[in-house]
Amino acid sequence: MSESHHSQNQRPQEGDRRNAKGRQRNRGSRSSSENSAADSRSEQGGRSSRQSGRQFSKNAPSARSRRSDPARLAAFQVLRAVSRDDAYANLVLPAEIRRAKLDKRDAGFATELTYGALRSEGTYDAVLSRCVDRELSKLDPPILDALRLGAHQLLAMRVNTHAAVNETVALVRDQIGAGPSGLVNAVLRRVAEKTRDQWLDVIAENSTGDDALGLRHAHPAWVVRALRQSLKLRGRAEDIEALLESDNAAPEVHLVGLPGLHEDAGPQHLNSAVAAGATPSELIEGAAIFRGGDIGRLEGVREGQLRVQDIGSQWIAQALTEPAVQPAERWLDLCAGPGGKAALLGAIAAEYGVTLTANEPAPHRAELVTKALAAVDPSAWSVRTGDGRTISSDPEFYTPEQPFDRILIDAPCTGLGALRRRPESRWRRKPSDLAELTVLQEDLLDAAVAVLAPEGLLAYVTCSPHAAETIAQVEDLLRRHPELQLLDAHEPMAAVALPQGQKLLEETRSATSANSNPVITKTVQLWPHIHGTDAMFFALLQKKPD
Ligand SMILES: C[S@@+](CC[C@H](N)C(=O)[O-])C[C@H]1O[C@@H](n2cnc3c(N)ncnc32)[C@H](O)[C@@H]1O
Repeated sequence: MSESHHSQNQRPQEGDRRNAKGRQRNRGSRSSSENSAADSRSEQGGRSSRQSGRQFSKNAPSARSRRSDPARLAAFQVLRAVSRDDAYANLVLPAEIRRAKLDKRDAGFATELTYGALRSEGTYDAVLSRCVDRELSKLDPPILDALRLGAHQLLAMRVNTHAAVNETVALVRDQIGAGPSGLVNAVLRRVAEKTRDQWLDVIAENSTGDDALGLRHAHPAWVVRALRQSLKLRGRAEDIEALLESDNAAPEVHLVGLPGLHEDAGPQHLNSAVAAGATPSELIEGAAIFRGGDIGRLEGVREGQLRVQDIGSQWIAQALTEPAVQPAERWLDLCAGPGGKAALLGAIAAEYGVTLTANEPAPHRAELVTKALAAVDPSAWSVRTGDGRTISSDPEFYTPEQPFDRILIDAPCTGLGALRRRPESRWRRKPSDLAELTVLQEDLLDAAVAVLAPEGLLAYVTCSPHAAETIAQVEDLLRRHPELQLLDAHEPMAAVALPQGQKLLEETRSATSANSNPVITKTVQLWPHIHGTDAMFFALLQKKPD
């Protein structure tokens, strides 16, 4: 899945034209700093336009100012990039915040507005469709995006109704034009007639089961069904609402201090981060949770010794080094971009004096892998830019005399386990994506088995708990390759875990103990609502001796 084409610099022409107009219309806008000052006044007890709506008359949109509030404008730009260019909000938003020079408070407001509006898109569309006199698909996309932003302010943020409506109308006048502002004003006033709970009752009125849960918790029904099935297979069907809720919570920032670097820089920077307010992970060593905002100000982030990485990913990467690493081992990370796990594995490889090959087909992502590994001793790693399915026929990286001893397949997948971090992805993914992805996963598994040494270890990992990408994939693999045996992945995970990590692992393992399927009992499934990590799946296999 490529991310680079979503960058700010490469937006299509339509956006550039509209942005250019937007800039023209923006002349005379209140500056960010003026706006921020107004908002900080309000946070300190005063009433700013963001909350009170006092600057604009209630019923006369035509008489209102055309000025956009910079934080709302940043959120609007991100929603436009997402719906127009298929952009990723988590990549575009920081650039918009920088461009608009938002202060910390405004950045927080823009982030909550953007993530909330995107996450709940399906739910808000169901509400809006009851307030608009035509099908939503007949609205101009920028108008629909503005309505979603207004709906989120009205139904989920503590923004005063007048401010939510009037500021959204001002944004529409500024960015789209005077014409649609009347429609937006009328629709948002209808939205404001009910609370969120009242609207949830209305939209879920004729729905039952997973459809109703999906509307209430802002997930497409097919995703709810898939998550429920995965939970059920793991003896946790009753957890479904807790899981959906945790998908909607703001994600925490997890840090990793790369081990084995010169002067122990990674762990030392992690200690400084803890001194600066980060909380050490209770699950594994070497990880911390940071809730303090801008990680750029932490020591070691710029130099790459301290990084952001989900604790679930770190945990699995550490577990790959169990059982004990032997001298001269060769490791392969077959799907390495953008390099999160490769960096950690490379750092550990350097500590043990073994080597890592990191493979990634997308050239820009392969560059990110190289960058991610830059802090690590270069004699410990190499990067191959190529399709993982062809590695066995690339003599530069593989010969039958020198197979790989440990292989990680962190497979391209639906990402249904990382919905917290990618607010738009649940609405973008389609059940039909599975067909293509599962075939690719199967091919990558076969390619890895071909280059795996006898007694070598193969880790199959996804950031999705979907049964078709996880359990079914491993069952099929074992049928195709009798030379593989399934190991209990809980053991290496427990070996690198702290007591709390071991306890949670044991709880999730024992929930499956009644199941007779070893692929269920021996594989690990992490969950956001239990472990606080992405819902990573981890299967560990070993090739039998020749
Ligand atoms: C889930 S991501 C890997 C994340 C990475 N391990 C990390 O921790 O940063 C899956 C990666 O597989 C790559 N990919 C897609 N098709 C592939 C193929 N045919 N061979 C190898 N990798 C592939 C994608 O480009 C993507 O970078």
